[in-house]
Amino acid sequence: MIQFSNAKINIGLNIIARRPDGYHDLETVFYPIKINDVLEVIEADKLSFESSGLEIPGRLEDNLCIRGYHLLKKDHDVPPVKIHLHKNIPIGAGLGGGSSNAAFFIKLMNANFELGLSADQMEDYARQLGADCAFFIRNRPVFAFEKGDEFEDIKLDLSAYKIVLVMPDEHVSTAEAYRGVKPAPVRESLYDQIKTPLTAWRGQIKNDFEGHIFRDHPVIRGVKAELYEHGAIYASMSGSGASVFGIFENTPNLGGLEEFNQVFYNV
Ligand SMILES: C[C@](O)(CO)[C@H](O)COP(=O)(O)OP(=O)(O)OC[C@H]1O[C@@H](n2ccc(N)nc2=O)[C@H](O)[C@@H]1O
Ligand SMILES: Nc1ncnc2c1ncn2[C@@H]1O[C@H](COP(=O)(O)OP(=O)(O)OP(=O)(O)O)[C@@H](O)[C@H]1O
Repeated sequence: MIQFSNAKINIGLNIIARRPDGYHDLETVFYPIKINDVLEVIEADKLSFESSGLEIPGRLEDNLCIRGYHLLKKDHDVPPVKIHLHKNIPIGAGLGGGSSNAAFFIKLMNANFELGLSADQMEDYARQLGADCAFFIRNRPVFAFEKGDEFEDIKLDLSAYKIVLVMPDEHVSTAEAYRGVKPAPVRESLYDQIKTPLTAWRGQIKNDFEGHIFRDHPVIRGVKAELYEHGAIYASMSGSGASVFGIFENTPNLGGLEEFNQVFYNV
């Protein structure tokens, strides 16, 4: 069985408090976008994983699909599978590519082998693999809170706009991003801010990682500034970076930027 495994952007990201378990309480809005990996899972004699497209760093046993397999295997009688992943989603981009793969892997296994898992049960499995993973079980616009793995569905439809995503040639690790931020309570919740007209977002919806990441990576700051110069109604770094998205009325021509970056139009 084959499945597209799409990316997300974070619209707003408030880091509220450090938790006793070392993680952070936060609030963010997750919005699915149309940059896709392709995931194939086939029953086989032994467990194997191969990938094509972008190179995936790290050890095989740490790959989130393999970790997802072992997690399900603990509770369910699943056969060995051959996993093929075609990787298009930029890595270390704040687009949740690996997290998406994990969630879609769980969904594929559930369908393939009739595990009978409910959406809530799949979310519980996904949550164990990473904070971002659970979102991709729902894969529809949500307000997320606590570790970013508890959700409330929201009505948010950006399909009338053009979302453009730029991936600069920079790398930011998620753990590094969290270490550099000072948590603080919010004055107004993102849950209310996201309901305001898009034209009001620029003045109020923030990504708390931008402060220190823009200081350490001025190229990323420059990309955001360029998106506004090209007419974005709203622009922001996604998650812990390094990608930056802009929401436009009409598809912009980002001529100069394409020389230095990967640009994805109308995602
Ligand atoms: C930045 C975001 O992408 C925003 O959606 C996520 O918060 C990160 O989610 P993720 O990559 O799935 O994160 P995990 O793999 O669970 O954790 C990676 C590291 O990020 C930090 N982390 C993550 C989530 C969270 N709520 N608090 C944290 O402090 C922890 O240091 C953790 O060791
Ligand atoms: N299936 C996978 N695809 C991509 N990366 C994976 C996968 N499994 C494990 N990883 C590891 O996860 C790390 C980051 O992956 P990912 O692309 O999800 O990060 P990200 O874009 O920063 O996303 P996030 O928004 O979750 O922080 C990689 O360095 C890689 O070692």
